[in-house]
Amino acid sequence: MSFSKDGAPADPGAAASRMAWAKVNLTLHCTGQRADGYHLLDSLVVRAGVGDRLDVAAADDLTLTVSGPRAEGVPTDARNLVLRAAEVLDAGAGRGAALHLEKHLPAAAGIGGGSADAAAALDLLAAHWGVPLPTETAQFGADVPVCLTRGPQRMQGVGEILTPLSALPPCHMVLVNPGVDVPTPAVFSALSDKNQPPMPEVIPSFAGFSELIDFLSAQRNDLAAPAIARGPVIGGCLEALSDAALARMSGSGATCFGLYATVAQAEAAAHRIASAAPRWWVAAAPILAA
Ligand SMILES: C[C@](O)(CO)[C@H](O)COP(=O)(O)OP(=O)(O)OC[C@H]1O[C@@H](n2ccc(N)nc2=O)[C@H](O)[C@@H]1O
Ligand SMILES: Nc1ncnc2c1ncn2[C@@H]1O[C@H](COP(=O)(O)OP(=O)(O)OP(=O)(O)O)[C@@H](O)[C@H]1O
Repeated sequence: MSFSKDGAPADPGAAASRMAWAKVNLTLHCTGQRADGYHLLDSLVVRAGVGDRLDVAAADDLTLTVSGPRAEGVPTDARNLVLRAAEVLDAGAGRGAALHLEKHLPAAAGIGGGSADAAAALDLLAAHWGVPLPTETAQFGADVPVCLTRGPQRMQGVGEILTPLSALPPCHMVLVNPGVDVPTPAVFSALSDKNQPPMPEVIPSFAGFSELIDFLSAQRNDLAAPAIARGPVIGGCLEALSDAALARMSGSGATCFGLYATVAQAEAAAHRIASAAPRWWVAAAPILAA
């Protein structure tokens, strides 16, 4: 019998859902490189209120179906990070589940679309099957540990060292993806200086939006230059976000974000950009608190 998180027996026939919120690197400092080639990072990571949705229902076999506006090109076989996570969690016990993934995030886009889905699958299936979450989740991908959290985090190591931060002041984001492919491995390998300064030792609490912007403006995304060299249209995304208090690329790209003080400003910017570039993916969303 499977048990829900609170220990009460879950109704095995009940469906359940998890949101796979976008992962956005407000900063991304590359401070070194391990012998295995993975890069050491120092990153302020938040989750944005736009994401995929993963549903599960009881079934004898483990299956995955995919729908939604960003389903095209997303695999439904063992290549999908959801099924990869499910197989590892099942550990050969042969448990079944009917999984349905509703894709809203562009994949391989610097906002953890696949990684957030894998994290959602681990959380959802651990509850559905009544098994513990793995203690070591970086095996699923460098972004999966942070995608298992919700509030702002300082992410270090190769992605496995996480320090929760105090809540950020209200802040609204516009995410823009121009549809160019900048593969994460290629962007990292194109990074010329891999030993750049970290963020300040102490990340302060921010009294308000302008203090947050002042701090973030003094930080960096070290992967922006190699990503823009590979996909110059990313520069166009940043230009389109030039009315934001801060505009920057997330992760290894190509998605860029703009930070706005109010919902109205963010929604107006999103509407303007989507009208000017109808083939780009554009979303306005709040930064999620813990
Ligand atoms: C750029 C970030 O998204 C920032 O959050 C992550 O560091 C990348 O996370 P991810 O896409 O889940 O990365 P993975 O799928 O684990 O690794 C893809 C490839 O990116 C490179 N990689 C990834 C993470 C890292 N800290 N250093 C790296 O050099 C490696 O070549 C790796 O083979
Ligand atoms: N659940 C999924 N959603 C989207 N793409 C997936 C998924 N599972 C596997 N893939 C495949 O893996 C690729 C995305 O893997 P990747 O780890 O780069 O995802 P990501 O976390 O969205 O990327 P990024 O780290 O740049 O945000 C896609 O090109 C797709 O073919």
